[in-house]
Amino acid sequence: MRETEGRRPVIALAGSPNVGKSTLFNRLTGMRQHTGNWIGKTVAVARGRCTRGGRDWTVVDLPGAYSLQAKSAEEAVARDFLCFGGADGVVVVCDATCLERGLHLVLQVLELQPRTVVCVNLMDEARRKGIEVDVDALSRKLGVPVVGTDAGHGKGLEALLSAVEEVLAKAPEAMTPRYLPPIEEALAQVRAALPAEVPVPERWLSVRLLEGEGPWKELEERLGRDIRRTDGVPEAVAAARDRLAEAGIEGRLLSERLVSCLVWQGEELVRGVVEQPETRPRSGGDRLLTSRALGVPLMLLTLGVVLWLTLSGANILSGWLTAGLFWIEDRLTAAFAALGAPDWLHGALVLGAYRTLAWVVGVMLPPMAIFFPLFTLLEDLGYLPRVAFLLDHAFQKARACGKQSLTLCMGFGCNAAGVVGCRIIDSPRERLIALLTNSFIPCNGRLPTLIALITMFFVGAEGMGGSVRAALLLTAVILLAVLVTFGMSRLLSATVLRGEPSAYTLELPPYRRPRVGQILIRSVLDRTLFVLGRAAAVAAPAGLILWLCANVEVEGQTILFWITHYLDPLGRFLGMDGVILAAFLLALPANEIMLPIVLMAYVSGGSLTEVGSLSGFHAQLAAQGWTGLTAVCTMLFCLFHWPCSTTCLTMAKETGSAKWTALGVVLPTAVGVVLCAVVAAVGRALGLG
Ligand SMILES: Nc1nc2c(ncn2[C@@H]2O[C@H](COP(=O)(O)OP(=O)(O)OP(=O)(O)O)[C@@H](O)[C@H]2O)c(=O)[nH]1
Ligand SMILES: [Mg+2]
Repeated sequence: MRETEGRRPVIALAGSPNVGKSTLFNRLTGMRQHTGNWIGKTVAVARGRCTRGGRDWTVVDLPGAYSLQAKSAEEAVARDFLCFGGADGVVVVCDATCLERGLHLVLQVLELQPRTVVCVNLMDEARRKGIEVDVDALSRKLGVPVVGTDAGHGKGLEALLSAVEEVLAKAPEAMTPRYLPPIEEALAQVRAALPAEVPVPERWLSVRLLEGEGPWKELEERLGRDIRRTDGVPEAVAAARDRLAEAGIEGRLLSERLVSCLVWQGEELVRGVVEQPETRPRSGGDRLLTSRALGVPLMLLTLGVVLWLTLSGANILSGWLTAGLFWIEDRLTAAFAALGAPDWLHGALVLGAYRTLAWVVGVMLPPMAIFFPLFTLLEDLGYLPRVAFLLDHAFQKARACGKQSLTLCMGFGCNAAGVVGCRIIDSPRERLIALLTNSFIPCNGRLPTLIALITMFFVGAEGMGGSVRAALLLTAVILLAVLVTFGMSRLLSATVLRGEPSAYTLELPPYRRPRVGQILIRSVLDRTLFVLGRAAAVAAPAGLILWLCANVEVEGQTILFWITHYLDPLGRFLGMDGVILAAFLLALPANEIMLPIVLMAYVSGGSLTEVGSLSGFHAQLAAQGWTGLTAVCTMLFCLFHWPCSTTCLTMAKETGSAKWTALGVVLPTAVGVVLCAVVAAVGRALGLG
């Protein structure tokens, strides 16, 4: 095997959706691909390096695919990689609780790649359901290694890797398949016409040859695109097809027979391999959870409880953190004074950079660190597709795709992730609608701002009553965001993105026991590290720049004065002020630094009192003329304004169009401007401002 020398072997992970491919991938590579209990999380090819037990392989995580006859965009990505990606070996991951479903793909992959290992994952779940899988019997039937694993808990991985090692050592020539002579002849003919450097697997070619026109067009296009040489290929294909016809082998008929044969084989294969209890009790829980009468109130209740837990937990955590961080600030100030450091240095480093950082960590981080794991728990349990099911009707009414509710849910974590997730929607029109409206959902970076404002301005009483009230308010705010998403989706499909909603199937995966410990540790750590990293990279420099703006004078006034001076009329028109608007602009790289910037701007401009706690901050804001109306408008604008820079870049990458990206920026901004202007005008008329 000269050509793979000096190159790491490439192992592809294929399999039906939601069987644990990404979980396995993360285990093998130590990476953090998105996992969760719903169908269609992985939408693109991800690569990682596996160095377990002295091996050095490139592992590729593929989107889920039921078969190689791709029906959706992600399935096509997986199929293309399996056919042309040049993998040295393939691991086909199956779900032990419904093995026969996965075997269809196994049989197809075996047609392409003899160096295949079958990984029967979710063995723990199968055992819990009383299902026994005899992996050795299956291995004997298939003629390739079959290994049982529990990727969720990292069990069986060593055996899996050894099996992969074993098949990699096999020479592929030893496994060349035999066909009917006419097919072999036709195959040779096409092979001869193809450029030698094109890696077209023999078996795939034979199967395709037996199929209709479509797949061939695809191959030709591919050849034209990748190496720009198609001369002779169409002729060879035509001649080969003629030869087959002469021999009485009709393409379409044979390929249908092939498929039904594969299905039959799948059923046949599990006989004697899988043993399951006679009757599997179906839970009636799903009928309740997805019924409109009970499902919707339950969904709202779940949302409310998650938000309540976030709020009350964050309160406590934030209290401890801010106390500690501002204690450190006092010590820093004392140290600067003791060293005789000039005022400007203390101002820039301590009051500028350090304080902004402390704010992000002390006030913004706790809600994220609580909301995110809770959300991930629900996701791992399998609740997200149930939400999608409940919201489906509303999205259909908005003439959008019901799968948009899944990307909407992703938006709660991060809008950029939600935008990428839109790839699960097949119709380009509906995908664009989902993509353009994703930033209406407050992400993890904006949720803490909303929480802080609600806590400061609308929840007087401390304790249980207060946090329940805050949770209700926050739930209402989020419902507003969802309603606006519906409204805007409808508007888009009535104007620039006109069309009928497409039909699709939404699969409800089984409930799975979430891996609580792991989720908590990983998502808290990942989140904390991510936010800390971002705070250091963005918040501290922003704080520093802000401090400079507030202290460097131009024409007798500080730069900050000029900026806010120019923005002030617009800010006031929108129910806010110049400082708040400037903060929204400066927080473009990361939404979580919006409030800290407001604080910095006010503090550096005037006298400073106690700001280490939310009540201190409230007093500070009130002293700057903030009223309840200001808070409402700021919250509205926080919900609806331009997406953060990461989301904008992601939109540009996903749409490949400056026009659509611009619309994705303008749309939420326009909504925010209109809502704020109206609320501010009404509020002022009512004498609330
Ligand atoms: N109990 C149990 N759960 C598992 C196991 N492997 C994965 N899971 C869970 O199954 C769900 C799906 O796992 P993923 O790794 O996201 O599945 P995937 O195959 O990559 O899914 P797609 O990318 O959507 O095709 C997640 O909630 C995992 O936590 C396992 O061996 N046992
Ligand atoms: Mg995946």
